[in-house]
Amino acid sequence: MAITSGEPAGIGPDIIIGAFKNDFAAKLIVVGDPDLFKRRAQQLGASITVEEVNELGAVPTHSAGTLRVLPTALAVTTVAGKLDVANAPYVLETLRLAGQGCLTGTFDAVVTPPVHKGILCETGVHFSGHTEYFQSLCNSPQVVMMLASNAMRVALVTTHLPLKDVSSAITSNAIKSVTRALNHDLKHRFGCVSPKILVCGLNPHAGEDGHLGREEIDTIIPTLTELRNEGIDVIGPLPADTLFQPKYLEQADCVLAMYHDQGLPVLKYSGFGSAVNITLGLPIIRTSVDHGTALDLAGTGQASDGSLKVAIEHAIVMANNTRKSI
Ligand SMILES: NC(=O)c1ccc[n+]([C@@H]2O[C@H](COP(=O)([O-])OP(=O)(O)OC[C@H]3O[C@@H](n4cnc5c(N)ncnc54)[C@H](O)[C@@H]3O)[C@@H](O)[C@H]2O)c1
Ligand SMILES: N[C@H](C(=O)O)[C@H](O)COP(=O)(O)O
Repeated sequence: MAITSGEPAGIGPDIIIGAFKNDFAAKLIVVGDPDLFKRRAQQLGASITVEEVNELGAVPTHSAGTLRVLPTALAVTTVAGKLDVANAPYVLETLRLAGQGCLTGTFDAVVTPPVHKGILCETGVHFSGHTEYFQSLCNSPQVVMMLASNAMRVALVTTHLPLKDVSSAITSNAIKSVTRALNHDLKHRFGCVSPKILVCGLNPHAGEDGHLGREEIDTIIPTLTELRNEGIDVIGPLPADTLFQPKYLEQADCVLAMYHDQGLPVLKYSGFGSAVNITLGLPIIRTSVDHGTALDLAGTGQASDGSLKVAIEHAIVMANNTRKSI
C-alpha cells in the first residue's frame, strides 16, 4: 500500500511518523524523500527508523516504528510550515508514482496525506484536489468524493468548485451519474445491500416550493424520480439544515450533499480527526485524511494522526474486500 508524502511543509510527514508508530496488517510504503522524514522525526523528537526501499517485493508487513520509503527527491530542503513552490513537482510526482503503481498492480491502494492545492496551482497546473487528479490519471468518467465518520457518510454532487458555479453544475446528468456511482460503490465496496441515500436540496428549506429557488423543482425532484424508477433508494430533496439529525441519519447509508461546504462541515464537526475521505468510482482504492496541511502545526508535534490511521485502516479493509471478491 502506497502512502504519499503530502505537502512536505505541512503536517503530512508528522502524521505519517505518528501513525507509523502503530502496527498495521499491510505492507506500507511511503512515497517521498527519506531525508524529509529523518529531519522531521528529529524535529519532533520521534523515535522511528527510516529505511529506503528499492526492491518492493522484499517489503515485510509494517511493524511499529519503521518507515519504509520509496525514494523520491525533494527539490529543496523543506522548512516545516513554509510552503515552497519549488517542491510542488515533488508532490505531484509522489501522486503519479503511487497512482500508476495502483493501476499496474504494484500497490493495492493509495493513502494520501494532505497536499496544498494553492501551491500546486502556482506551478501553472490546475490542481483542484486528489479526487480530480486521480480521476484524470485513471481516466474515470465519474468519481465521487465521500467522507465517512462513525456517525455518518457524506458524498458530494459537486466537489472543488467556486460557490458561484455550483447552481449551474447541479444538472440532472450530474446528479444521476454521481448517485449511480455512489449506489454502486455503497453496495460493492461497503456491503450496503440496498443503499438508502438521503439527498439534500440546494436552496434554503429545499427551495420552499420554488419561493427560495427553483433547482429542486426544475432539476432535483424529477431526477430523483428517475433514479427511483431505476431502483435506487433516494429520499429527498430534504432541507439540508435539518436532515443531519440522528432520526434521519440512523435510517440511511449516506447523505448526498449538493456542494462541499453543505455536507462536509457537519461531518467534520462531528468527527474531525477520525473521519476518512474516500474516492469512489476509481478503478483503484484511494483514501485520505479529513483535514488539510495545517501549516500552523507542522513540526510542532500537535497534529493529530487519528484520521491518517483511519484512512490506512479503511484502505486495508477495502483492499482485503476487493481481493476476496476477485
Ligand atoms: N486531503 C487533502 O489533501 C486536503 C484536505 C483538506 C484540505 N486540504 C488543503 O489543505 C490546505 C489548508 O487547508 P485549511 O487551512 O482549510 O484546513 P486545515 O485542515 O489544514 O486546517 C484547518 C484547522 O484545523 C487544524 N487541523 C488540521 N488538521 C489537523 C490535525 N491533524 N490535528 C490537529 N489540528 C488540525 C489546523 O491547525 C487549522 O486550525 C488547503 O490547501 C486545502 O486545500 C487538503
Ligand atoms: N474536500 C476535502 C476535504 O475537505 O477534506 C479535501 O479538500 C481533499 O480533497 P481531495 O481528496 O480531492 O484532495
